[in-house]
Amino acid sequence: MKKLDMGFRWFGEDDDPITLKQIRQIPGTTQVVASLYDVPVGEVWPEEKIAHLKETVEAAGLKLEVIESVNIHDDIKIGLPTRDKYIENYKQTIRNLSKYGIKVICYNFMPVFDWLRTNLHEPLEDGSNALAYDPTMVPDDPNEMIERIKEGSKGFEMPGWEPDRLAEVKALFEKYKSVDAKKLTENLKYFLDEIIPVCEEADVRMAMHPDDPPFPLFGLPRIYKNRDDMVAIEELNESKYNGFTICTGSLGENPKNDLPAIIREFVGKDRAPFIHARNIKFTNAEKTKFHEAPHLSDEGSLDMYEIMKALDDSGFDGYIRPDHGRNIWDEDGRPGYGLYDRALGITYLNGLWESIQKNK
Ligand SMILES: O=C(O)C(=O)C[C@H](O)[C@H](O)CO
Ligand SMILES: [Fe+2]
Repeated sequence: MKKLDMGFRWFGEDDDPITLKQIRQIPGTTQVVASLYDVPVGEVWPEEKIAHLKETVEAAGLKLEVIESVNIHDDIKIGLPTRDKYIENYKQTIRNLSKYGIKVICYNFMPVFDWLRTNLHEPLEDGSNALAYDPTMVPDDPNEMIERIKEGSKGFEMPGWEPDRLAEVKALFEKYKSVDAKKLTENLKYFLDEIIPVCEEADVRMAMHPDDPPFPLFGLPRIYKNRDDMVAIEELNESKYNGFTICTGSLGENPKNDLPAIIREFVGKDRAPFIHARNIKFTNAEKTKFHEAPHLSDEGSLDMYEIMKALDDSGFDGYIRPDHGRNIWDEDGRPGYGLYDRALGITYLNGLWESIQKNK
């Protein structure tokens, strides 16, 4: 039976209360999806730090082949002349990662903010709590958004909300004033055309993560929101090393996105080496409000069976991880990244996969 190469995102021995031993004990888990959080965005990742991370993960009996993320410096997204030095650094980071067996880099091209929620601890009726989004709760002032995430993060550094990135958010908004979706796409093309030859040589596939949520916020452009955006991005550089992370939660937050069809199209042509499988639940008739849900289809708005079936139908042989989970059983972990609900997610996804494999 073809098994999934199932990952679990981990924030490192200094910053994650979850241990590699716990991850190792989640049945059917083979990969740790990790990053370096002490290298400023834009700098080269030193080999010794990569080596230490790899050794630490492998000593726990797990593999490290996917990095999430090597964040993109805003100067690259904005298209400033300084982008060239950061792109050269990115190339060296790719080469260094390749030496330690990294096969996929998940990244995103969202301006200023990464994923965005209006509540990190939305109480659910089962007594757990989860990340939630309510468009009416998005403050006009982005600084208020940052304060809210900081307050809700319980001292954990939230991925994509690194303090060094957000320290100068006012100045960043100024710089992005001239960047519309067309310019951001041009800057993505410039970046891809520069790094893809290095990716091909190093055999490291780029896997762009969707915008989360998949629509513009604070007047900032977002360019990976749906299937048409994916076609446009694919056309920027035809190499298969210009690939996608298909995140079912992020894309699923737009009810118009047909996830099984997107999976069949892009996994089918080997352009999606990485999958984030998670479920969300819309909480209003207009489907503009949602919270993160258990992975189980019945508990959310997405059909996880159809998603996993589409992966199998498309010959998926890439990497997959459960994505945001709830905080359950009184766990008070990093919002969205608790141990228990993501472990339950892995077991469920592997269960779906096994039944699909054995009933072909
Ligand atoms: O928002 C999500 O679904 C994520 O998985 C966040 C990603 O880690 C991040 O955007 C990748 O760079
Ligand atoms: Fe995701």
